Amino acid sequence: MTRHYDYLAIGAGSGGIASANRAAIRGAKAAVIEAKAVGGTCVNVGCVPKKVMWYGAHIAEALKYSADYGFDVEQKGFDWATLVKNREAYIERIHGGYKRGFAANGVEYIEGFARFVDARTVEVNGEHITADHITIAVGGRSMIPTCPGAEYGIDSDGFFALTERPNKAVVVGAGYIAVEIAGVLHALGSDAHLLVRKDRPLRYFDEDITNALLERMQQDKLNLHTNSSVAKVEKDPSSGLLTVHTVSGEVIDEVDCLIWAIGREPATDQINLAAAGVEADELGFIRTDKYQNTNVPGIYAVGDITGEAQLTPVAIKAGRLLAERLFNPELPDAHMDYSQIPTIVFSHPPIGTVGLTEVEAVAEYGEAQVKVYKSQFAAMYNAVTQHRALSTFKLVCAGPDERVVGIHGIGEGMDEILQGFAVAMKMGATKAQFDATVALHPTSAEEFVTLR
Ligand SMILES: Cc1cc2nc3c(=O)[nH]c(=O)nc-3n(C[C@H](O)[C@H](O)[C@H](O)COP(=O)(O)OP(=O)(O)OC[C@H]3O[C@@H](n4cnc5c(N)ncnc54)[C@H](O)[C@@H]3O)c2cc1C
Ligand SMILES: NC(=O)c1ccc[n+]([C@@H]2O[C@H](COP(=O)([O-])OP(=O)(O)OC[C@H]3O[C@@H](n4cnc5c(N)ncnc54)[C@H](O)[C@@H]3O)[C@@H](O)[C@H]2O)c1
Repeated sequence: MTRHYDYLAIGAGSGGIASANRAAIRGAKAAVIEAKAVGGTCVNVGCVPKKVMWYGAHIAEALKYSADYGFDVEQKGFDWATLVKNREAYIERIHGGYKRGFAANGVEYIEGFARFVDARTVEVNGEHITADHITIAVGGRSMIPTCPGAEYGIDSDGFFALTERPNKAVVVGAGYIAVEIAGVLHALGSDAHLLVRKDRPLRYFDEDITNALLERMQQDKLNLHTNSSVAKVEKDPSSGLLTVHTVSGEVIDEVDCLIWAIGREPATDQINLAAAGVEADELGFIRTDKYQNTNVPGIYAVGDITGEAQLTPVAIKAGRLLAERLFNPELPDAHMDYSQIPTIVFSHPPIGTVGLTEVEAVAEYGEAQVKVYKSQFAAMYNAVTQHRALSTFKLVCAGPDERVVGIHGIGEGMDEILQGFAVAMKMGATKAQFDATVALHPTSAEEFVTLR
């Protein structure tokens, strides 16, 4: 017997879950297939455990400030294992929530690894399952370099599996994951080293923001190694400790944790795309049109696998809009708008950004049409402490009406500040409209409506 569905998602991560739930809510007979854990990368080895660790780091920082606020606190220790245990219990509760959601919406959850048999059929655990519409939402996995000794390192999944705090950790990479993990390890007391190949991490972010991040890393004594490519890694057979050698001859020894965070690759290689006739690009990403259609009618792709902005809300929105288009007759043109996607890097302090950097705005509009407003200030939270640190907020405006085309910030609370300002930008707000908004005082957010 073959099971048949109106809608089938391969992968129960952010995109697959959101699309299957919405399809079922719109009346489709829907199912989602998952090979590992419900919730995918974000819930199990991404956003969620990362943010819990970041909150842990936040508490460590608050303890650092506590004496200046008059507290006489004796910190007797920090138990990594307790944090991990509570984090994993929380994730378990999220799993339960997803499964209850499936039951409530009528989505069937199928455990197993799916492979295409043809354009309408997948095989799972030896069973053939057919569907009118199939969405590929299989996400990605970490890349590991090919240098000698690379196998002694772990990836971000391995970081979340650590049961105790590393003493000396080397994190290699310059993107979100490297910056976030290095920051957490440093704040939680590891001797953390961040190795980037060029002059700075997050090179595609606005330079004023990365300059501020560099200053803060220096102030907080996080060991940043710039222009450092790893040449080889050696392991001491008796102690198990690693020695990391860079191309320029630098040697970092006594390392008990090496983490590769050099990017993620699509997980399309084992799902037998050829049987369905679905084309992937040379890197394995499945490029779609704006409606998430692949080259095969009835087969779609959403989320990280498409190579678009690899963020959970992007996968969710694309998945939901696809389901609306397919099963809601009132929204036949529903599709994702991939412009002006806001994003946060959970560094210390967090970075928030949406729209164009100053350099991108100048390239798009010409220098004469671009006006930049920025400020640097000590947020009140740490201004009264001995760890006085600066926040940087910046607006990039374009055209005679100074439409806000880029919002960038690094500072306490930036992770919560950006969302509302991203709405204003999406609505086409101008600098004058920002200025016409009454400030909230005393906050950091008020900087964005008082910049001169
Ligand atoms: C360390 C880390 C931190 C992150 N932090 C953030 C953050 O703070 N904010 C943010 O917005 N984004 C963050 N991301 C990115 C975010 O996790 C992804 O963009 C998001 O999970 C993508 O969703 P997806 O549905 O495309 O894929 P995934 O969530 O990766 O889900 C794909 C699922 O498909 C399953 N699968 C694969 N192949 C098969 C198969 N053949 N059969 C059945 N199942 C299969 C996988 O097991 C997986 O569960 C982070 C990522 C990482 C790695
Ligand atoms: N806060 C968030 O929203 C968040 C957090 C984590 C991840 N993510 C998403 O996950 C995606 C993947 O994150 P990521 O940090 O793995 O990838 P990334 O693509 O952001 O960064 C990878 C970095 O590694 C560098 N690199 C590549 N090869 C290298 C090598 N051999 N040696 C040293 N450095 C090398 C690259 O120059 C790049 O800067 C991101 O693009 C992001 O969309 C989002």
